[in-house]
Amino acid sequence: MRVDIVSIFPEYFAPLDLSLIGKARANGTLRLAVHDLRTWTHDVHRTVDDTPYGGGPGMVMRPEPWGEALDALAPPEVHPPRLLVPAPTGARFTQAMAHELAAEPHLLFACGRYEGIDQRVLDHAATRMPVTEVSLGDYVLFGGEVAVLVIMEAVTRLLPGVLGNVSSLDEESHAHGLLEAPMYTKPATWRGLDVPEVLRSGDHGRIARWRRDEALTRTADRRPDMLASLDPATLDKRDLAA
Ligand SMILES: CN1CCC[C@H](Cn2ccc3ccc(-c4n[nH]c(N)c4C#N)cc32)C1
Repeated sequence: MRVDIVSIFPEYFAPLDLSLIGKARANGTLRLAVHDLRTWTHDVHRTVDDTPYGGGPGMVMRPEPWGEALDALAPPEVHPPRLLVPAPTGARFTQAMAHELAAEPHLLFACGRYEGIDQRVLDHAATRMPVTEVSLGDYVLFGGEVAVLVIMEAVTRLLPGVLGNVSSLDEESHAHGLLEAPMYTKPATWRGLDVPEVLRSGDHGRIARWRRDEALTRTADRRPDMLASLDPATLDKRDLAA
């Protein structure tokens, strides 16, 4: 997978050199390039923003530098990337979207700052590539960089070979529409608290049942919205009895 990120704060993405994402870059699974939007400015002050038409607080990111950046990173003669634009107005980023993005050959992230990017940048880009505005959730950040870090982690871990233990993808929260069961490791007793006996029983059928029951209970307690949208076909009669 190829990923290009455009930002006025390229140093924000230093963490993408670390850990499993860093390894994915080193072995070629992920080809990531971070670009400074100011590369595509031509004035002495390298200006990327201006006052909003119609008035209002703050500044808006000028279209010209973005237009030149997207032209350079998504030239018309090459198969277009999927353009992702983090914004509070975007579609909620979910694990399902992470899987969708992990299947894309080329992602191009546009990180806005100030009050956002001139709308014409997205409208013009949409004439020649798929454009998705995406939001992490219902709160307001300073800009898109943090969202790109989150999306990059969620997507990269789904790429083949990145996670050593692929089976962990099957059981993790949101994989089957449920939160995962609590996890324990040694020692069996810690500060007077015991690991649930079933997990030390060696009875894999009981363990699987216990974990499923815990996942259902947790999801019902903490995320009833997830339970409401669960595909009934994924529930068996023992789940309904839980
Ligand atoms: C007061 N104004 C309101 C509009 C947005 C301004 C800050 N900003 C500029 C670019 C930009 C990109 C993403 C986000 C953002 N916020 N919350 C999320 N879940 C996001 C995501 N993805 C925020 C952003 C602040």
